[in-house]
Amino acid sequence: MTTVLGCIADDFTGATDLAGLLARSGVPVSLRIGIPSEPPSDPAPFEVIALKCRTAPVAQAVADCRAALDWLQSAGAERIFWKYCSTFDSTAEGNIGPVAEALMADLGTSQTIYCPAFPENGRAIFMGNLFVGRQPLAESPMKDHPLTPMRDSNLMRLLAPQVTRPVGLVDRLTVAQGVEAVRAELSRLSEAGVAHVVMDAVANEDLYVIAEACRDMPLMTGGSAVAMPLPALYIADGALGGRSEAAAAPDLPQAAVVLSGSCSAMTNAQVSAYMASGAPALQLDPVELARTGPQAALDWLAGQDLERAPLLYATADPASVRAAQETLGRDRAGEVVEQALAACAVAARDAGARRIVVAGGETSGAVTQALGVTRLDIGKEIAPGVPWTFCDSGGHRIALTLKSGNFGAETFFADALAQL
Ligand SMILES: Nc1ncnc2c1ncn2[C@@H]1O[C@H](COP(=O)(O)OP(=O)(O)OP(=O)(O)O)[C@@H](O)[C@H]1O
Ligand SMILES: O=C(O)[C@@H](O)C(=O)CO
Repeated sequence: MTTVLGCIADDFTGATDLAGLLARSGVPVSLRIGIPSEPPSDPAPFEVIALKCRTAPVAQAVADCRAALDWLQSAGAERIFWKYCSTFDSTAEGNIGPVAEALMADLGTSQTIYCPAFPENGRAIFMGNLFVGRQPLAESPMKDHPLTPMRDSNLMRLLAPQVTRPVGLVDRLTVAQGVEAVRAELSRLSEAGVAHVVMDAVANEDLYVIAEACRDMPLMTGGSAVAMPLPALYIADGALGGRSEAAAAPDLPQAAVVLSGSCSAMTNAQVSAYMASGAPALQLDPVELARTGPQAALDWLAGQDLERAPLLYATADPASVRAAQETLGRDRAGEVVEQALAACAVAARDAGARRIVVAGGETSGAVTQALGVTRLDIGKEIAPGVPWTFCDSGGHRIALTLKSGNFGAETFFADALAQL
């Protein structure tokens, strides 16, 4: 089998989000954690490589994505999808634009699209402005993100300083006219030298139009939702054959742990709801962790009944996050939390936990790496963009769900555990 679409995701929750949405159409999707050390032997039609490069220095993010591209091309992929966050999370320098430009150069293409819209999760783009629910991005809780605070809502303005070539827009009025109008506008922009085109989309119907118009581009970029229609389009084109079922959930013991390093407004609500349901919980304080390390958390965990799915969380409100960052610096605060939650994941697994719920993309990266996971099978979605996944870790089969900070209902943690 050869790979029809090769995908590169800038974080781990984003990768499972994308894999889950592609798998909705019943096509086999393979998710690799990091760039596999071996050349592809039996590549799936949809290969997703999860990287941890959203907040990496630009040069490193570019190098990692180029290496992922090489692997995907050796799996046969002629079309590439660059997946970033539906809230366009990036630092002032990048990495969304620089990676896109590097991939365009390697693929020999002069134009790509940017469409982070995810209507099922309330992300819509109108006249180039990104909305989270009813709020412009810069007025949404994303303005307080610990690593990538988003203080502008306009995607063209956010993208322009990240790239060297002109940025343009295909607006909703054009998208509403359908596939041919979008193609015509893209080619008009191309003739005008516009390399980077933001695409308005407010509903799934818009994404179907955009995906159909752009499905043969060597590079598409966006959130997961604009990729969702691609499998059906490739099947219709004859580029792809059969369908399959989502990976069946293995029969796993009840023992579980919930690890939360996301500080999004939704994760804060999910942590509160889970504690209110009576679950045992321990809050981790980054300043304390930096002073004494994770031993106190590991000791607490060792005393817990894993059948009750205890929660360890550093999730905190924006004022507490700011206070920790002022004391430790942004990166150090993030790092001590990620390391502690990763150590807890390994300890929980070694103590018998076979269902692990993780909240937060960076956190998921740290946890997954510590668990030594290299490949995930995609199971059923718990909430839009959040599937259960199944993998091997430390000689055991385990279930892992990697929840994007902003996704899932307030009852997500209990919902996830109830589903297996
Ligand atoms: N109390 C805290 N103070 C400072 N930083 C924290 C605190 N709790 C967690 N962090 C750090 O904040 C970052 C949260 O990022 P993460 O990607 O895990 O969540 P998210 O951005 O909400 O999720 P996603 O990327 O899926 O949207 C992590 O680096 C985490 O270690
Ligand atoms: O697109 C999203 O919002 C998520 O998949 C994500 O990238 C979270 O880190």
